[in-house]
Amino acid sequence: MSECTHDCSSCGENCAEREMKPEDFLVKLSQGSSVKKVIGVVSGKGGVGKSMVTSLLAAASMREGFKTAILDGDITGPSIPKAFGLSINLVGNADGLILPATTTCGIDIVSVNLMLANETDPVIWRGPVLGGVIKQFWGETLWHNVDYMFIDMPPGTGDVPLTIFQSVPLDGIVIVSSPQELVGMIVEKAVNMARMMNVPILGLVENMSYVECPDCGKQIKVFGESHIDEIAAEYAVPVLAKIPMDPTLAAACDAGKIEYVENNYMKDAIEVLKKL
Ligand SMILES: Nc1ncnc2c1ncn2[C@@H]1O[C@H](COP(=O)(O)OP(=O)(O)OP(=O)(O)O)[C@@H](O)[C@H]1O
Repeated sequence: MSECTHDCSSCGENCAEREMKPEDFLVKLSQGSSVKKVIGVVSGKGGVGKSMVTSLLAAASMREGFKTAILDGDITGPSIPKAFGLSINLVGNADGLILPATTTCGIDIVSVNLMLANETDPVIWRGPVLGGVIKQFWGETLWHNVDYMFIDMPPGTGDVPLTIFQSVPLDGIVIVSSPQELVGMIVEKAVNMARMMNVPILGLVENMSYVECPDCGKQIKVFGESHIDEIAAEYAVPVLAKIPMDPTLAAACDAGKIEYVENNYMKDAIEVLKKL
C-alpha cells in the first residue's frame, strides 16, 4: 500500500480502502445461495413510491414465473413487509444464515421490520451499523435459486445506498420519480451516482403520473404535465412505466395484498429485465 499524503489525525478517510479496487468491496453470497440478477430500485428523495414500485416489480416478476426476492434496504423506513402482509420474525438455520420470509405467492423477503419486536420500533442506528445489516442481508442469508432480486434502496445518495452500490453486484437500477420531482435535479443525482458507480440504468419509472377519472377514463395530471420523456431522452435511458395514482394500489398495500393486484404497469419493465 502506498503511503498517505495527508494529516491522518483530522481525516475521516480510510487509507486502506482507498487502495481497494471496486470488486474488493463486493460481499460474497453465502454457500448454497444463488441470485441470478439483482436490480436496485432508487429514488432521489423519499415518498415518491419507491417501495410501491419495488413491490409491483417483484409481483410482476413472480407472475411471470420467476423465483423472486426482495431485499428491503430501506432500513430506517421499511415498508415492504406490510405491503405483502408479513409480520413474522425472521429465523436463522443451523449454519447461522438468515432464512427469508416467504409471501403467500412465493416471494422471499428480508427486512429489518421482520426482526424488530414491534413493527413500530424505530431503527436508530448509525451508518456503519446500517451498512453492516445490508451486507448481512445480502451475504448471510440463504437465497435459494433466485432469478430476480429487487433491492428497495434508501432514498438519496447517502451512506447506505453507497454501501449497496459497493457491496452488492447490481445488474442495474430503476430510478423512481414523481412528476414534480422530475423537473428538479434530483433524478440527475441518482443518474450520476449510478454512472459513477458503473451500474447500468435500466430506466425511469414515473409514479403518481396522473389520476384516471373513474367515470370517463380521462387522465388528470394532478402534478402538472410530465417531463419524464424529455428527461429520459436527455440521459438516453428508457421510460419503463408511468403509474397513475391508483386507490386500489394504496388499499392493497394497506391490506398487505399488493402481490394480488392485477395490473400491467410493469409490462415494459419486465421485458427489459428479461434481456439482462
Ligand atoms: N401509484 C400509487 N397509487 C396510490 N398510492 C400510492 C402509489 N404509489 C405510492 N402510493 C402510496 O404512497 C405512500 C408512499 O409510497 P412508498 O412507501 O412506496 O414511497 P417510498 O418512496 O418508498 O417512501 P420512502 O422513501 O419514504 O420509504 C404509500 O402509502 C403508498 O401506498
